[in-house]
Amino acid sequence: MWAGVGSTLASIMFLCTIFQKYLPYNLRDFIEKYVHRVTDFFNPYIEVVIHEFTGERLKSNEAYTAIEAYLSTNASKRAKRLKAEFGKDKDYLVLSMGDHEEVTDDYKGAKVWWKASTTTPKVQQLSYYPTSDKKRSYKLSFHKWYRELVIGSYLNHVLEEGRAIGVLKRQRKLYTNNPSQDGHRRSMWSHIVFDHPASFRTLAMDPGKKKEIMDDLDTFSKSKDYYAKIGKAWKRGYLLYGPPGTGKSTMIAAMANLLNYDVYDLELTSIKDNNELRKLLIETSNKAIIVIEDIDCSLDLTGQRANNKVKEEEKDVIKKAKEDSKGKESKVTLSGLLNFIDGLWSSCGGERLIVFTTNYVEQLDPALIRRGRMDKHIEMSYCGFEGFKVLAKNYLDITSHDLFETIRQLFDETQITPADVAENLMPKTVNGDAETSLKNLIEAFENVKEETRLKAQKEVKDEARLKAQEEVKVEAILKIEEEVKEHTVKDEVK
Ligand SMILES: Nc1ncnc2c1ncn2[C@@H]1O[C@H](COP(=O)(O)OP(=O)(O)OP(=O)(O)O)[C@@H](O)[C@H]1O
Ligand SMILES: [Mg+2]
Repeated sequence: MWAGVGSTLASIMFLCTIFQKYLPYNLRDFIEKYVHRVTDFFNPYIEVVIHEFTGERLKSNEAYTAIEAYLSTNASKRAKRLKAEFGKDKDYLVLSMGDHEEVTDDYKGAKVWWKASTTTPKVQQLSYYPTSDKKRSYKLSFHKWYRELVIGSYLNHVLEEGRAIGVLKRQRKLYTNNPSQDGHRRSMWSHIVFDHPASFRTLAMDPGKKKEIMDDLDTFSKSKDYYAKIGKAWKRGYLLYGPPGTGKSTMIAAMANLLNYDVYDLELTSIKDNNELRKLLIETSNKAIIVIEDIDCSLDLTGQRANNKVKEEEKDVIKKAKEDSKGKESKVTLSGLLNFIDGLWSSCGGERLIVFTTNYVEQLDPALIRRGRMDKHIEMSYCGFEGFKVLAKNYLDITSHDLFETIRQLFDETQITPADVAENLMPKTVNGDAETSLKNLIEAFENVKEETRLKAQKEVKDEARLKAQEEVKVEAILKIEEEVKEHTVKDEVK
C-alpha cells in the first residue's frame, strides 16, 4: 500500500514541477485559486497562524509569547523535540516545542493541534529585529465543528493561561535606551537580565511609610478594572526625592521585585527629540517601570518659569555649556516629556509605573510633578533608628545589642544617610563581628558630628567676615559722602 501512496505522491510532485515551470503566470494563478477552493471544500479543518513578530517594524507578538508559555507544559509531556531556555533566576530550564513539532490539546470535548514552524527567508532583509532572520510561528488546526468554541473561548483561555505562566516563569529584564544614531540601528532598547536583590523587607525607612507605599503598589497592580471604569490609562507616577544615598534607586529595584515588573531605565540626554521619545515609549511592554533618574540633571527641564529666576551670569554659563555641546544636545523638551507621561501615547498599553528621582525637588517645574502626573511624592530621607534596625538585621543579623541605646541617641542628634549606615555596618573582615561594626558606626557618627560642627563654625565665620566686609564698605561709602559734602560746602563758600 505504501508503495502505491509513494508513487501517487511522486506523480503529483512531477505534475507540480511541470505546472510551475511551463504554464503562464496568469493561468497558473487561476488554476491555483480553484484547486484551493476545491480542496477547502473537502477539507473540514480550520487553521490559525500566529507569528512571532508582527507589523512593519517587527514588533514582538505578545500572543506568540503567551502561546509558547501555554504550550510549554503540554510540550514537555508530549513533544519529541523540545527547546530549552533558562527560566527565572537561571535556576531551571523552561521547555518549549522544537521546530516542526506538533502537540494536541483537549478543550471542552474539542481536540485541537498546535504545530511549531520556522521558515528562513530566501532573501536577506535589513531588520530591526536583533536576533536571527528566522520567522517562527505557531499554527493551530481544529475541525470546523468547533469554530465557535475555539474562536469564542479557547483562544482567550490559551492567552490568559499563557500570560499567567509567562509571568511566573519569565526572566525580568532591565532595559536601557540605545544612544541615538543616524541611520539604522538594531533596536531602541538593549536589555540584560534584571536580578537586583533589593526588597521592601531590606529597605531601611519608616515602617509606616513603607507599608503605605507597598499598599499603594499592590492596589495599583490589582486595579485594571477600576482604571478602565474611570476612563484613565492604567499607569501611576512616583516622584522619589531626597539627598544622595537615601535609597531612591534601591526603592525602584524593590518596587520592580514586589510587582514582578521589567525596568526601563530611560536616559533622556541620549534621546534625539520628542519623536524618538514617543517611539521609545511605544516599544515598552506592559508590567513595566519606566525610570528617569536625576530628572533635574537630565535636561533643561526646569521650564520657563524657573528660568526667569536664573541670574544673568548663570544664564551666560548655561549658554556657553549649550554652545560647547552643540550638535550633541537632546531636543527633548518639557512639553515633549509631559506628553510622554500623560498624552495619548501612554494609552498604548497598561500596567506601567513612571518613576522620577531627584536630589533637588524644588528645582523642578511644578507642571512636571503635579498630582495626576506624579501621583505619589515620596521623600527619601536620612536614616532613623527604625531604619537602622532594618539595616542591622540585614547586615549583621542582629535585632538588639547593648550599643543600640547609644546609637538611638546619636540618631536623635545627627543626620546620617542609610548609605553611610550600611557602609559602616558592613563587616570589614571575613570574621568581623557585630560589635566592631556597631563601634565603626558610632565612630562614623562622631565624624559626621565633628564635620557638622566644623561646617557650622565655618558658616558663622564666613557670615562674620561678610558682615565685617559690609561694615567696612558702608564706612568707606559714608566717608566718601562726607568728603563730597565738605567739598560742596567749600565750593559754595568760595
Ligand atoms: N533606605 C535604604 N535601605 C537600604 N539600603 C540603602 C538605603 N539607602 C541606601 N542604601 C544603600 O546605599 C546604597 C546607595 O543607595 P541608592 O543608590 O539607592 O541611593 P540614591 O538615593 O539612589 O542615591 P543618589 O541620589 O546618589 O542616586 C545602596 O546600594 C544601598 O546598599
Ligand atoms: Mg540613585
